[in-house]
Amino acid sequence: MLEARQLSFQFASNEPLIQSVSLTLKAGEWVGLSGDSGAGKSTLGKLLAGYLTPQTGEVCLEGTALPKNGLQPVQWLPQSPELAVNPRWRVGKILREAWRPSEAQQQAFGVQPHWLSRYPQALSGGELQRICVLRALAPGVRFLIADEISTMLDPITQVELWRALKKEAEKRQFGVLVISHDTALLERLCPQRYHLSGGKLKQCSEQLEQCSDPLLPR
Ligand SMILES: Nc1ncnc2c1ncn2[C@@H]1O[C@H](COP(=O)(O)OP(=O)(O)OP(=O)(O)O)[C@@H](O)[C@H]1O
Repeated sequence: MLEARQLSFQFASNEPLIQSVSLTLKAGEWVGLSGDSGAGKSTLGKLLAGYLTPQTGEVCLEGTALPKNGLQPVQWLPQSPELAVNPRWRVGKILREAWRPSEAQQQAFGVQPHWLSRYPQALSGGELQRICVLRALAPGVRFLIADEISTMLDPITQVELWRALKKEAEKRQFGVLVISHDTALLERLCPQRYHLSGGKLKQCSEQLEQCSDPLLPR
């Protein structure tokens, strides 16, 4: 279980951005997070993954603080994959940085074998995003913070990515926090959803049943 307890955070001299926010993600659970631009969704995601340290409150995984070194069991996946890769590494080396995805897994995420010998600048944003998502699924990863990860993909590729992620998450029981402006997408993917506004989390009232295939209409 990933637990954020009473988190508060602000950047330097700015206004408080996150105010006493508590959130729990269970193994295998998909939770949605929406909010206006600048509301602090990415900041909350980074706090949950240990990229930022809260001024007050704590983030615990199974009751203990997140590890400072080694593989992060909570992976934050940003919207812009170009910022998350070494531009001097070939894509194959980037993909296998922490583990070796099988050919079947590469296929499921739409990763083409001929991309692997290229440098990241020679892939489209959507292609590189799929590399980054698969790279983040190393054994030992327990939770994913998926921060607008499908925004740059066309609708078909979006569905393929979410399908592949759902399947992998189900198999390995990792939990996912999906951050998006697309409330329809959140409704399809996440039975439980929150809205961040004024530094506080508000639960969206309607509880939806989990949808195993985001292509299926409700
Ligand atoms: N390193 C930083 N230093 C100072 N302010 C920052 C920093 N990073 C983000 N901010 C500010 O914090 C606020 C929240 O940013 P954040 O990226 O968390 O919002 P968001 O809800 O994810 O927005 P969007 O939907 O536009 O991606 C914004 O006003 C942003 O300008």
